Amino acid sequence: MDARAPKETLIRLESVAVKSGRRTLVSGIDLSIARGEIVTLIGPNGSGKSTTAKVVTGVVKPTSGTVARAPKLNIGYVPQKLAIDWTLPLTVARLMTLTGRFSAGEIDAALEAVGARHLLHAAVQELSGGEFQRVLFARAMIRKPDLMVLDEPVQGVDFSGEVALYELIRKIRDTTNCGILMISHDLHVVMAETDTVICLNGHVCCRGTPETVKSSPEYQQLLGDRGARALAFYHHHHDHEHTADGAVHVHRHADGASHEGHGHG
Ligand SMILES: Nc1ncnc2c1ncn2[C@@H]1O[C@H](COP(=O)(O)OP(=O)(O)OP(=O)(O)O)[C@@H](O)[C@H]1O
Repeated sequence: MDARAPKETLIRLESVAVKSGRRTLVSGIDLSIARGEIVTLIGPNGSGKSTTAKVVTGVVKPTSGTVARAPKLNIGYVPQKLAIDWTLPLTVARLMTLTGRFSAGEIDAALEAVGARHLLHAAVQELSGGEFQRVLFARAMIRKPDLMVLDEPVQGVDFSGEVALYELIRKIRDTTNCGILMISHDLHVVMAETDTVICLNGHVCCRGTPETVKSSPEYQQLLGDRGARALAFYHHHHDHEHTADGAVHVHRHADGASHEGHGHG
């Protein structure tokens, strides 16, 4: 395939607004996702990320504006919460077939693609947060979607697990050439794996490559503090020194506290 050829647009939202009663949940949403593109929605709580994702999946109908989908667009959705009865025993194999009939080979291949084949007979209740998310990805991938919509795909996962999951999302894109729309709070990790960031605040606040969004005044005003804190993680400001003899000298602050400055939390 010619890499310079324009990529097929999978979905395009134009001037989309969603209202509930007299309340406007989102308005003026323009966005498109092309095959092979990773688009990430960021924004504060209640800024309309899930509502926008639901318009893309078709669960929520816009009050105004248009949604154009490629013909026969097949969307795989990984929800923020899964309605599972956690008191009943459920294996991964069973979870994979709850909403569709798939062969053992198809299930194996989908789990293999997310590095979770060894979990086939594991109890869903006993999976770690990262393992559970991988299984949910496999469950969406088994239908060979053109577009995957991932609502907060790294929730309940620790930092190194987050990095691994975002790498996996990119790998899924690279191997299947699907489009991906995801919602994230973790700008610092998601940055490297995303093509386009759309920052929402009831409307599109700013958009672009991760680098342009990060430096835009709108983003800095909306999420700047949080973004800056997240970046501090990378700069890894230790408040201590390692001396040549291996000792650690902790710098005391004026308030008397010592801070590790790893940026957790
Ligand atoms: N079905 C609904 N009816 C009325 N209001 C709703 C409905 N769904 C969401 N809202 C409201 O719409 C706004 C946007 O919600 P949405 O869930 O899209 O935000 P979000 O950015 O995904 O938030 P979060 O980061 O907290 O998940 C919120 O104020 C929410 O309370």
